[in-house]
Amino acid sequence: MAKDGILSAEMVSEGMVHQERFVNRLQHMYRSLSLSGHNLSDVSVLSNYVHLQKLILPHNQIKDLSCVSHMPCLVILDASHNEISTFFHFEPPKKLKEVNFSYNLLTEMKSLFAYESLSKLILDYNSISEITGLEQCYRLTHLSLAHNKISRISGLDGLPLTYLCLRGNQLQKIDGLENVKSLQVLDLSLNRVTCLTGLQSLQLLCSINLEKNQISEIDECKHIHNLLLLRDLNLLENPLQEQPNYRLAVIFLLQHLTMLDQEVVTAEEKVTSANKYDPPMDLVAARDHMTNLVYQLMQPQVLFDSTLPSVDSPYPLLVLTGPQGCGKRELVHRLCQEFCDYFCYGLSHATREPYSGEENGIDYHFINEEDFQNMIRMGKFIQTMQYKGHRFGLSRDTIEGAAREGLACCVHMELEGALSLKKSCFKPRFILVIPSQEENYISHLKSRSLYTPAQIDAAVSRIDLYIRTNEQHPGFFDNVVPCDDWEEAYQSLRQIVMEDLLLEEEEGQRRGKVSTSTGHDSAEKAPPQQSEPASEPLASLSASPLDPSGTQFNNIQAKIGSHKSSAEAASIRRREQLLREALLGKSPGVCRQLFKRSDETRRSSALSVPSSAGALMELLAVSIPGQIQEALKDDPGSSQASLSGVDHPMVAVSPSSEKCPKSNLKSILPPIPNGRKSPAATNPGFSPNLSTNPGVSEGGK
Ligand SMILES: Nc1ncnc2c1ncn2[C@@H]1O[C@H](COP(=O)(O)OP(=O)(O)OP(=O)(O)O)[C@@H](O)[C@H]1O
Repeated sequence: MAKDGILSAEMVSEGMVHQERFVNRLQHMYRSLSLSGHNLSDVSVLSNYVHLQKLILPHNQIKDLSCVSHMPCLVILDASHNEISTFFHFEPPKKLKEVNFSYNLLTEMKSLFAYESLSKLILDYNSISEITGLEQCYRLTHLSLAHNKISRISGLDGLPLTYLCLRGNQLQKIDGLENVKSLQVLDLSLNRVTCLTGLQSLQLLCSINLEKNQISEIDECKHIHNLLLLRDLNLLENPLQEQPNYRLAVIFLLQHLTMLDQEVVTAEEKVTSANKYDPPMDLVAARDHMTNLVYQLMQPQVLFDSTLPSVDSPYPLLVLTGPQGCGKRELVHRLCQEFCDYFCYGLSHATREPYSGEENGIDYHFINEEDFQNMIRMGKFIQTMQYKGHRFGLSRDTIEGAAREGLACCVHMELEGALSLKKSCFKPRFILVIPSQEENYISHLKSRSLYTPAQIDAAVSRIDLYIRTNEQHPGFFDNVVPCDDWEEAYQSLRQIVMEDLLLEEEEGQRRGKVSTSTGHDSAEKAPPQQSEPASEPLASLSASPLDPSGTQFNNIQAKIGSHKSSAEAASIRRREQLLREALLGKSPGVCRQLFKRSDETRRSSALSVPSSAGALMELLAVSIPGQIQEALKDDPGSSQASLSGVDHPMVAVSPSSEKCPKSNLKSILPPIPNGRKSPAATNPGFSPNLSTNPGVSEGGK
């Protein structure tokens, strides 16, 4: 210990360390003096040690370091934990690289322009209130000013700093760092920072410590979202930690993090956060399907018309899908109007406000969020989707309504909705309606004056999603219809539907009959070309309004005769039995009977119970001629034959799979029930001028 705090030559020689190094055969003398905790206050004797390169003097009481002026070779100076109050009060050693003046009495920084080699400066635990004097320190990469009185970051522009510590100061915002582009590690812990603006341009940042600040919004992380090298973030003891799902939300926003709040970010957390905040479409659809299915199952079982007795022939649904505002809604409306004997518009429920001109019950069932949620919980929906903050859903009742009318349901929806529907027991036909000219589509969306620029961007960006889906999942869409010209789009759609319904073929057959009678041999004509060779002609399986006589049904029955599956046979037997009972006045027992299906049927089609009942109820609702009743009474076993032999609308009404023989051929659409039961009412709310184009090319609703 020094007497009176004065450093003596003897002590110097005791603390001196000589190191010899050989570099490139040249001998280097490296001189280091370490006198830590010696109670020194006067170190002026060091003026004689001009060759010192490293001077370590912490934990003393030194006030004056002017002796350093005589050490031109000094590289490292540690004078921490002393009583120095004057900043760099010595002649600058040319090679001085590292200086530690932490735990001193410094109150202000002065210009260090002459310290051109300075690369590391530690000034922690002083009373400095402003960062100044570093402008010329072109080699300064490490700066620490922890626990000072700095309330604003300044004076760092253009410095090559890679490490900056301003822990324990009085910072409220992060500015003045925009031009410290090489920064990699930033410690701003123990300040009063509330927002993260000011960091977004620091592309090399890989670690930020913001522990114990005042950041309260998770969204603040968006300001550092684009820092691709950021791996380590500490937000411990900030108010935002109280927010629900804080950790997952931050991990989602900053997907490159490997450490958050001093804990490793696991792969599971990354996947969970992505699934939570940006779930893949398929997951959205699966969740949606699962939710609706579970809620449906929780309800008392209801008898449905739309689900057919055999899984082979699901209820026919036609789904037009494509990006918002591409004209698909108008296409569906027009299609349902023109083919009103086949299709019924499937009205979705929506929680958004109606646009001007839209009507409840015509464009959507407009309901509020609470009612929508209640409907979900009551198992009303077969499919729901959230789109831009609003909810849309297709209810079972909508489909049932169409099925009861004997019509196929035609709906429009976004891709996620289509995915969800694909998972249901329905096997809809999907037609992609897609703009191929982006500019056209954008100007159409603009012309509707309904969407913000951001919404337009979002809608346009989804074109790619549809195109990708079509490319990556061949067969996902049964048809693709470009909609740049709405009229053309409609004609294409119409053609597809006509082909599906084989209306053209029937027209052709009629023409054929005419030509036969005029001497031409129609039998020599080539059979109609199907787009899908494996397709079973739809119209051959369903009676058409063009063939109201029911003769077609007889043909169908003939086809069925040779190809009945066990489920179909059971279904027919059950129907016969129930019909007989109904005719004998035992109809109240019908519903109960339906649940007493043979094991055989239950095994082969779990979905068939409700639908067969619904179809039967339809059958029973239709008046039955006395001769059939008689036939049934007389010979129950022959009832099927009797039914099939009678030319009556009752038969044609049955939307059952019996019309579809078990076949390995794929129908384009499942059989459409036999046409509208009640006279087609013109939709009062939608009477488009068929020659006008409400779609993309004309841009107006
Ligand atoms: N049940 C549903 N499931 C999924 N998507 C749906 C459903 N019903 C409607 N949509 C789709 O949600 C999107 C938003 O519907 P909205 O009615 O707000 O659109 P829009 O601006 O009127 O455009 P569009 O003319 O395409 O309907 C549309 O693409 C629409 O087809």
